[in-house]
Amino acid sequence: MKITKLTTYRVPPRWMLLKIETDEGVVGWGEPVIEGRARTVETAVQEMEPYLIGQDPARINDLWQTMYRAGFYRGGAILMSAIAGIDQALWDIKGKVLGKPVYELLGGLVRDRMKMYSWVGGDRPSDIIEQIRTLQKGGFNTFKMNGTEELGMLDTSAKVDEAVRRVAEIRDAFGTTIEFGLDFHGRVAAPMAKTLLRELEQFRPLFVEEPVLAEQAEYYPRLAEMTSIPLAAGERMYSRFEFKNVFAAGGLSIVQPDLSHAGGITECLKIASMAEAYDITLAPHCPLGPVALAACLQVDFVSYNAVLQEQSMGIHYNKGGELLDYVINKEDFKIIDGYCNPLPKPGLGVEVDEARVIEASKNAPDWRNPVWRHDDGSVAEW
Ligand SMILES: O=C(O)[C@H](O)[C@@H](O)[C@@H](O)[C@H](O)CO
Ligand SMILES: [Mg+2]
Repeated sequence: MKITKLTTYRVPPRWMLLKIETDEGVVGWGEPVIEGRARTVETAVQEMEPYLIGQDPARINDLWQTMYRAGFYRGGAILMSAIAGIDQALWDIKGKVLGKPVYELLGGLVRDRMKMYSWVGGDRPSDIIEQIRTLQKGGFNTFKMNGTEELGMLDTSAKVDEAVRRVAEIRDAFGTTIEFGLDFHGRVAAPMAKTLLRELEQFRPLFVEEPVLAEQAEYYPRLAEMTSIPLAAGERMYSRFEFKNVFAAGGLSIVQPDLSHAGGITECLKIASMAEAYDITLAPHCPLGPVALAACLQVDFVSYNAVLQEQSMGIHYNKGGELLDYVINKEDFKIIDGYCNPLPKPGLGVEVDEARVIEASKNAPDWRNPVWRHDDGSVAEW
């Protein structure tokens, strides 16, 4: 079998799907994308084509190593997202050729169902109580929200109180009948992280995500020393070579590689098993589309340390397109009592509605995240 064609489709709300065709008619789908940089990743995918056209799609490991090493420069959000989507599509082809879901090719199920969580609250966390109540009816009992609005590198007690009050209200309303993670989203700089973690400790959030920016990872062990709140990070780290330093330095209890940013299934499997050696749990990042989620679930169902899976249904980013819009086998993505079952179909387990994708790609928006500014006019971390 030989790879004959790669086609990318940028689609609402902010995703990109990749179709890889072969000379025997088997097609694989991937989701190579960096939110807000879809066109850049699209070009990176096109620049990878010479390594792929005419090659045997079964040789995923060699194709992965070639894409990673042959261009001399390596790593980073754009190149690793391009490789990620291509890798997903190659695993999709392999599973379809062998008639098995990818998890069967990786040693079979390590669990019967996977715990999912849902975002609440939006960019500037609001209406959280109501949104939790609504999602509880849909079976969710685990949530994530932004921990703060814009926050200066050094900010006021009033801002800290605002963040704490929001969490206190959640615990007042729901007690321990629900769990929730707080995403600091890179908005909290090191000078504020300790204060916020100390003040939030009493409410026992399930985790605090990106307690400081990934480029400040050396703070993770120091912050972990002063809090019992599990610290999580990983969506802005792109290969096992980045994660290895964080594992060795310590401080993280949860790693969150993104299956569409960190080299795909081939790379994230390696990250997951490295994490397990350090007793670190896995909670793949996935505010993206259905192919990305399907790839996450394939890794979740073979990784012992996988504990939570993000999914984007209802997320505040999904304006103009929703996760299941592009899926034919919607029923396989049903979340039952907050869990997802293994995807039964061969490959990644998602039947892409190609006609819908092609139609939607005709007017794909160039999504960008907002550029926030502090009161003094300086740019704020979003
Ligand atoms: O945890 C999450 O889902 C992420 O922090 C998410 O909010 C961002 O990755 C966003 O998608 C960037 O455009
Ligand atoms: Mg996050």
